[in-house]
Amino acid sequence: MARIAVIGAGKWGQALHYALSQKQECLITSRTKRDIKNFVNLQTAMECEYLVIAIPAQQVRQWLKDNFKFNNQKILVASKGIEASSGKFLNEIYEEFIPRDNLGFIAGPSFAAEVIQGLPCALVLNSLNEEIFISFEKFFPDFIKTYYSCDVIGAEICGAYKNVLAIASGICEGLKLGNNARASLISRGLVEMQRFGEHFGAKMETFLGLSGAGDLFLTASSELSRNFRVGLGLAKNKTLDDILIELGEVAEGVKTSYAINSLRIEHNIYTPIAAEVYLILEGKNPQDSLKDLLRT
Ligand SMILES: NC(=O)c1ccc[n+]([C@@H]2O[C@H](COP(=O)([O-])OP(=O)(O)OC[C@H]3O[C@@H](n4cnc5c(N)ncnc54)[C@H](O)[C@@H]3O)[C@@H](O)[C@H]2O)c1
Ligand SMILES: O=P(O)(O)OC[C@H](O)CO
Repeated sequence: MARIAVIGAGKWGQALHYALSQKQECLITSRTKRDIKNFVNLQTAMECEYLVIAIPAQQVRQWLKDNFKFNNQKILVASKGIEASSGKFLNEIYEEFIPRDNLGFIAGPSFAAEVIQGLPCALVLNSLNEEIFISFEKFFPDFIKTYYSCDVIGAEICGAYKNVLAIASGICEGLKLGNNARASLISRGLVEMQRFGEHFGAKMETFLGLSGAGDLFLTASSELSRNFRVGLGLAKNKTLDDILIELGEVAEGVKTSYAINSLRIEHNIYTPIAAEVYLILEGKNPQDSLKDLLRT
């Protein structure tokens, strides 16, 4: 009987399933049946002792309410985002259903398209309980190096915030503002997400490591990123609806922009780049945002 299962068979779920199948049998399940080796129904997957959950952040709460039965499983959360309707971080939502000692969160630069080819990659497994890291690290294949961190909130904020900054970077690229502008945007973005994280108790060193700078540099500088591609589309004045239909996959930065906008207002945090991304998603002309960012 397999001990580990991936829940969610989108791009990331499938890539993690590929990686976690290298050393042992790994099951996978999703809402719709897929033609993947070891695909099982949800009930069978849920019987595994170790679960990796890779469903979009905005669907997590409802999915847990409708499907999850706690049976002392150890869980790694693979999603990156903040719930827009409540401004809650994913660890807060999961902790409403599962004891925090059973939970871990994956962070770090990791395009599914490269993981599924077995290309080398480094990830951080974050948990308040180091035993979670120790339990899961042995499942990962040789091409993935895993690190441990107890900074769950820092990892959560890095993974979510960098998606919003990747949208900004895609806009910068789409407007053909040049390499200098993009480097400035990414480095100011890193400072901004660190300031945001500090407010919520994140450790500063997290922002300079794989989860922060690592994932931000990756996502904000490549068309492999869905969030970056959303930015490219916005710069071309495409409507958000058209961009998301064309994308056909989740771009977490869109909803997370709304969550960060509510949190920055509620907590009075200075987040100029995320604020402009939110305004552009609400219809502001990107050129006007650029002028405002250069002035403030
Ligand atoms: N793709 C990547 O490179 C990558 C890397 C790291 C983290 N992530 C994160 O992983 C999460 C999933 O991303 P993805 O790339 O797999 O997205 P995707 O768009 O490829 O797939 C999303 C999956 O979630 C499932 N899903 C959607 N709504 C659901 C619901 N209500 N209940 C259950 N399942 C539902 C879909 O069926 C699909 O299988 C996101 O938070 C993303 O930020 C993605
Ligand atoms: O394609 P994106 O923009 O969702 O980014 C994927 C991963 O989060 C990169 O680490």
